[in-house]
Amino acid sequence: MTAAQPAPTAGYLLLVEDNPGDARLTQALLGDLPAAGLPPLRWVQTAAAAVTLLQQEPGCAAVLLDLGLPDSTGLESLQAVTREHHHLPVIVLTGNDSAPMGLDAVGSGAQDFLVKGHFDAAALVRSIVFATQRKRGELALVERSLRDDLTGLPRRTLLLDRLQAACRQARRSGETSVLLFVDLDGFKQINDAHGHDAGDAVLRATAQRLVAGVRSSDSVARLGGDEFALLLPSAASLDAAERVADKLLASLAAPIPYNGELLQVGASIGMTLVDADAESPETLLRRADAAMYGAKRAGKGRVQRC
Ligand SMILES: Nc1nc2c(ncn2[C@@H]2O[C@H](COP(=O)(O)OP(=O)(O)OP(=O)(O)O)[C@@H](O)[C@H]2O)c(=O)[nH]1
Repeated sequence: MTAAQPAPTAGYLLLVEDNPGDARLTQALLGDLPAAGLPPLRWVQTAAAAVTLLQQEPGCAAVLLDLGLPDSTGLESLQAVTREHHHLPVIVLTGNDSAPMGLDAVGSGAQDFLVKGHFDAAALVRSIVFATQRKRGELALVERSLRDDLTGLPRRTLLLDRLQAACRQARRSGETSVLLFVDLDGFKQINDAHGHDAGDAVLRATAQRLVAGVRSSDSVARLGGDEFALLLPSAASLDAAERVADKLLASLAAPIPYNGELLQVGASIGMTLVDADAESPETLLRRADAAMYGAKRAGKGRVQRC
């Protein structure tokens, strides 16, 4: 291993292995290559102990997982460990030299598959390094697919996830959030009069203004076209959120410089409360959307509650 390779160095490696002899062997192999600079190894013997350790100590860099554990076997062990920790690279270690099983494990989320007794220290370190890189690549792809190319904002799917979390929080602790649905007024006219690139510039400026107008803990998403949504977690009331929405309307109405011209749009905003009675995220979005249409019908450039 050379220093140029992107080995994980922080946190710890987790070995989940019920057989003490196999565990000692893996520890010895990693101990043979201190120059690889890998983080220290932690060892547990059951899937349940692995899940507990991962919850209590979040710094895990990669998991070395034996599939035949006392409390779970086969792919169940893999699912038990990755269910709440899909960001972790996992290398399956097994005594069963079966290609279909290896393919199943990799198809179910493991990054590599090593047969016990058939690898040396260098191969193990190499597997950890490559599994880590593969996982980083996977996560980067997922992250990119959840973001809108034009504005860089999260897309609808990510917003729905965050709305779901806000609903759970409201049910658990009674803490409310507010969902805002923003639709630009007069946007089609920008495309028609100045071209699609000008429209794109307006959408990018809108995204920047929305992000600048709320706290970093709030979420801003592009739902599509000229529609955006904001989730203000822990917003105490619709009154408080309306003050935020009014400021957003003012900032969105300010002219946008583009190729020596000034472009201007407005916006209509619908709001709805996310409280303990909130139904599904989709229903909340529909309600905020309906409130936004109410604002359009009432003359545009305003905020309406649902
Ligand atoms: N430039 C650009 N235009 C887009 C994009 N996505 C959707 N559009 C256009 O956005 C426009 C949205 O239409 P409308 O919502 O009716 O536009 P509007 O003039 O704001 O209408 P009101 O909401 O009634 O004020 C359509 O002309 C779409 O073609 C995009 O990514 N870039």
